[in-house]
Amino acid sequence: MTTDLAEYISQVSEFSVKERGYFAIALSGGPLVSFMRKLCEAPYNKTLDWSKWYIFWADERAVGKNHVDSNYKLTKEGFLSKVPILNGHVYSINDNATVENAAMDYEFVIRQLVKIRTVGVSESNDCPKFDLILLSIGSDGHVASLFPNHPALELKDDWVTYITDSPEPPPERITFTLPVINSASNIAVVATGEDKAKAVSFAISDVTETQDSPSMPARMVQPTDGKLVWFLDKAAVSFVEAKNGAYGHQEY
Ligand SMILES: O=C(O)[C@H](O)[C@@H](O)[C@H](O)[C@H](O)COP(=O)(O)O
Repeated sequence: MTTDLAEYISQVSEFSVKERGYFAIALSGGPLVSFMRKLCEAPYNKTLDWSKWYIFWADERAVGKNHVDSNYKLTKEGFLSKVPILNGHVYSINDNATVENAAMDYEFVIRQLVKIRTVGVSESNDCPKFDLILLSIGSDGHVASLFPNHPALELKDDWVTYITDSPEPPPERITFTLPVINSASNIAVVATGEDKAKAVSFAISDVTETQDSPSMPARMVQPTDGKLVWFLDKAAVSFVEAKNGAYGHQEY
């Protein structure tokens, strides 16, 4: 899967740089960064146009940048320190403000970058159109820091929001909203391991949600104009019925 993912990211990056002159990618936490490790190796480390990469986070935990829970720290150590991405192109979330202010600041920064088109813009709703948003899924079906049944799932106008009651620690987090996620040109959801199998199966199944089934964020990842790809390992796909076999890059 790491090779498939590296190949996919490299193709999206190449296409975006050719089309727009930039590659704006948003990352999230969890095991995701470790799956990107192939990008730090040959041939990708030499062939990718790193000077055109702009890094964002789809979510961040409200902890210092040196804290073990920090998505920035994870990305810095596992990826950014190993590739020649320009420091000025790394847009981390402020760890020195309240979550409310950090979310507001981040949205402001993204607005400026959309104005000058370093980040693209969606034609349908004026939302930022990231070239690629990489997500991983929690065993409860959360993506970024959007958790099942949380009011943050309802937000329509905000681009970046914050929560103070995450069911998983740490409680305070900053996150992209669904309109921003769904406006991306490309979204990849990565899931590995048996503990994700039920969530993956429900996320990609055709069942209609009922009042008994929680609103699952991973099911709400539905790009408006873009493309959605799932990267799953054998364990994560173990609950998926054969009829769902057409989804994304699945490895058996
Ligand atoms: O910062 C976060 O919490 C993430 O962005 C989140 O979406 C994470 O990627 C999933 O929770 C999967 O991570 P686990 O595999 O550790 O549950």
